[in-house]
Amino acid sequence: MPLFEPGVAYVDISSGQLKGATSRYVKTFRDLDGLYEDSAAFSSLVDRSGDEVAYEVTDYKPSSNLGDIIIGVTRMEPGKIGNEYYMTRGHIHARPNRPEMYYGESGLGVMLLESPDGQIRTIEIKPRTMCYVPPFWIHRSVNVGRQPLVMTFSYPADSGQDYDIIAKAGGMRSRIVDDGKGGWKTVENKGYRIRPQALVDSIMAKVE
Ligand SMILES: O=P(O)(O)OC[C@H]1O[C@H](O)[C@H](O)[C@@H](O)[C@@H]1O
Ligand SMILES: [Fe+2]
Repeated sequence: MPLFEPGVAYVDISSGQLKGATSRYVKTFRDLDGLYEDSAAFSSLVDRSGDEVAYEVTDYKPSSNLGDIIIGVTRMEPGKIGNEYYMTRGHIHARPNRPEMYYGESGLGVMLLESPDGQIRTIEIKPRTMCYVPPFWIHRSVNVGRQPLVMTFSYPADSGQDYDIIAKAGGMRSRIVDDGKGGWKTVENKGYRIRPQALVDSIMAKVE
C-alpha cells in the first residue's frame, strides 16, 4: 500500500465550503422531489427557483479505502417548504456499521436520526456542538435557523450512502417543522412504513 501525503484544507465558514476540497456536490431544490410533506409548496418552490442550491457538500476524500477517512463541510440554506424546514436527503451508510461525526460551525441545525427499527432521536447542532452518529443510524441534517447551516463532518472513506432505505419506508419516521414560536418541533410522518423485522435484522447483520 503506497503512503499518502498528509493533506490540509481550510473550513471557510462564510462561504460554507472546504477550501482545498477534492470533491464537491450540490443539491438543488429540483433534486429533492418527494422529501417534503407539502408537495404543493414544493412544486411552487421548484417552479420559482428549482435550480437554486439547497445544500452543498465539499469534502476532502483521499480514497474510498477501508481504513481511510473523509472530512468535509456541508452548507444548507435556511428556509421552509410549507412548515417543514429545509433538510438533506438523508441516508444510512451503504456499509451501515460506519459512523459519522458532525461539528457545528455556524447556524442552527438538527440532526434527525432513525434506527432501522424506527426509533427517532433529534440532536440540536449549534456552533461547537459535536454530534456522534453511531453505526446503523439513518441520519439527515435539518436547518432550523434563519442563517445558512454550516457543519464539518467526518466518516470512514468506505462508508458509501444508501438513500433508498428512506424512500422505501415513505420517508423518515418524523418530520422537523416550525413550532409556531420561531423554533422547531418533531411531528409524525403519516406516510411512514415501519420496516419488517427481517429487513431490520439483515441491516444489523451487515458488519463487514
Ligand atoms: O448525502 P445527503 O443525505 O444528500 O446529505 C448531505 C451529506 O452528504 C455527505 O454524505 C456528508 O457525509 C454529510 O455530512 C452531508 O450532510
Ligand atoms: Fe453520512
